[in-house]
Amino acid sequence: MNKTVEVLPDQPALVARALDLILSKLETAIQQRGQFTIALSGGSTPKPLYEAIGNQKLPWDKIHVFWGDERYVAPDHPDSNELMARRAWLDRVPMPAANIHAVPTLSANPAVDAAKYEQHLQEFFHSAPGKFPALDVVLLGMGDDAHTASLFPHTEALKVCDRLITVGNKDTSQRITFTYPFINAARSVIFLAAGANKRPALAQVFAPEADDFTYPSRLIKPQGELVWLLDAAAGLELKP
Ligand SMILES: O=C(O)[C@H](O)[C@@H](O)[C@H](O)[C@H](O)COP(=O)(O)O
Repeated sequence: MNKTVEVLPDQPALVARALDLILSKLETAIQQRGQFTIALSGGSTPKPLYEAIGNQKLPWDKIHVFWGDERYVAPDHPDSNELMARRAWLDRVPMPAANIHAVPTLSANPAVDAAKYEQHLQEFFHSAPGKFPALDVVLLGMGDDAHTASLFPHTEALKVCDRLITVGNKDTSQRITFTYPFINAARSVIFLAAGANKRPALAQVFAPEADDFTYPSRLIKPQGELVWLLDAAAGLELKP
């Protein structure tokens, strides 16, 4: 694992750096493999990044978007990560509908929809069951409880290591989430974390010793590249 930590002066600088990184990886992926695959995160931090990507002129037909996690709500629900990304970016550019690989959330059974998403991913990547295909970029946020995607502290989702997709739980609300081994198969994982409220969790995630199930972002150790992009408020005390 190749880990880098960058502390940017503020959130706009963090977004600008994330955009640069993603555009560079997008160009390389398309040159080398003819397409770019990215999994998006939800939350508030990435929204301006999605807006910035939507302002670019890119080969949209060569870009495939997935979600690293999704709330178990309809795609038109205000909590939907898909809705946020569509409004900020995807509905503003001529990306083929087939390139937007939304998480199914309408079968009234999260386990059924998690299995559907897993099958869709395996078919898209032509990967055999049990194999973890590599996305070019998995974009992650981190909650102030050190969760990432919908991998929350001390939940069953943290124990799922033999599947790509599983059901996550935030208190009583259900989610669909990449498993941490699937995240770790990515070529690049980029964390965006901003705000002083993230400092205590970051201190634990970066500590030499701490419990992974208490601080799930510690489980993210990709075979490829791990980049942490922090604003100064979040990264003040971190010694990369
Ligand atoms: O569905 C979600 O809510 C996200 O995927 C979640 O993991 C998010 O990334 C963190 O909670 C950080 O959220 P903020 O960016 O709002 O701090």
